[in-house]
Amino acid sequence: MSEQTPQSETPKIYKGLAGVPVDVTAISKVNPDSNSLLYRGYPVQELAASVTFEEVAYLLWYGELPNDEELAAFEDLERSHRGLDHEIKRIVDELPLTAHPMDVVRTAVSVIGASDPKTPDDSHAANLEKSIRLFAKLPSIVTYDQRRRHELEFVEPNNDLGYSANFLWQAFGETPELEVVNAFDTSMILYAEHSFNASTFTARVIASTLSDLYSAITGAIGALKGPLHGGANEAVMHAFDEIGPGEGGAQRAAQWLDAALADKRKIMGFGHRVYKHGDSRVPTMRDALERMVEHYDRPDLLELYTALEEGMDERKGIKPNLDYPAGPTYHLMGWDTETFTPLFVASRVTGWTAHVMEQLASNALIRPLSVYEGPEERHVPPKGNAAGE
Ligand SMILES: CC(=O)SCCNC(=O)CCNC(=O)[C@H](O)C(C)(C)COP(=O)(O)OP(=O)(O)OC[C@H]1O[C@@H](n2cnc3c(N)ncnc32)[C@H](O)[C@@H]1OP(=O)(O)O
Ligand SMILES: O=C([O-])CC(=O)C(=O)O
Repeated sequence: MSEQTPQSETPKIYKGLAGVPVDVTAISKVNPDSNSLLYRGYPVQELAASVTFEEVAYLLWYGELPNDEELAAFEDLERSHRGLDHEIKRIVDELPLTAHPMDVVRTAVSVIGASDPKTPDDSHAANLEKSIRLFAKLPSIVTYDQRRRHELEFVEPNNDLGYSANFLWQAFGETPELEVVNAFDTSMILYAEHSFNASTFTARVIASTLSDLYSAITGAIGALKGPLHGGANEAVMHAFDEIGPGEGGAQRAAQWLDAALADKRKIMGFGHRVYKHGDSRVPTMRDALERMVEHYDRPDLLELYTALEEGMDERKGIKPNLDYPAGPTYHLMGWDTETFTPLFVASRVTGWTAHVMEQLASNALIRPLSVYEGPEERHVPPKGNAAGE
């Protein structure tokens, strides 16, 4: 029956590991009852209101917020690693434009891992160095790919700008407006970490075999790509495109939703494995979306957004998750829809790497059991004669 339990017992299967605690963590706490999310003890809303994404990255890795001196040194380090080697650009250029940007990002991270002489060094210090390198390089990778799809030259990083302002600068080649930088930075902070979600768990499984950090992150990117996880921010925008922009969005959204639910479609950007009464991050991200709607003068988008949110609540009682407000916010800023999930990667690499290091600090190989339900033991029938003539 099972691999290691006696025949008489029928172990309960927790499909999808739903509701099963598998380890402890000190990195973040998701509390669906109080609808709160803490990074190293700090409410994420407070962090979004008062610190930068660089400070959040530091917090996730070192356990404390940096003082001024620590922050200045950390920012210098991040800026010193922003450039992209010729080799990475060359390999990305070899990839067809039909490749999804998530496949490009996954490949680029793998190339960085294959070229780093420190890849086999699993000491905490070496893993921290690798984490900072990936954090600093991902904006270059993501923007290099988005721009090559538009036949535009790479924009070199601007080391006078902070992480989020530089990210937007490298994407669009213009100094971004402060309001846009702030909304983008908020999204990076909110996406950074969320306990044992599917991609983080993937990273921890890989780390638990004593593989290397780059392999863990490459695997995590693969897990994030799926539309039930990070790929939902892209999928939200596809739904908005199906409904269509412009006036009368509320009515079109209601009709679209009825048809989609009648077809038993999952509505992307709604529902969550842990939060059942709403995602703690949505109000903060919705505020950022509203600021962008005003900034870009797109009230029609907010009308559609609100109609779909209310429609899902009325029809199914299901609330939006972070991907729902993040998708249209990135759209307003000018990001290509297929780049939305790579933006999630650029942020979540901080949480993933923090988890890889936490896993290694107290490692146990992750290897659950399964219950066998295939054919009973049987035997290969004898062939005509032993020599096989
Ligand atoms: C950053 C993130 O990764 S957040 C998650 C992003 N993913 C999405 O937005 C994809 C859409 N959402 C979903 O598919 C789900 O809500 C998940 C995968 C996120 C969570 O799923 P689970 O905890 O496994 O719940 P499950 O999928 O079993 O849903 C429970 C019920 O609610 C329904 N439901 C849940 N989410 C949705 C949805 N978005 N649209 C329609 N119905 C839904 C299911 O159909 C199911 O109904 P049933 O009991 O009648 O079969
Ligand atoms: O926690 C989850 O299952 C998914 C999620 O919201 C995240 O990874 O941010």
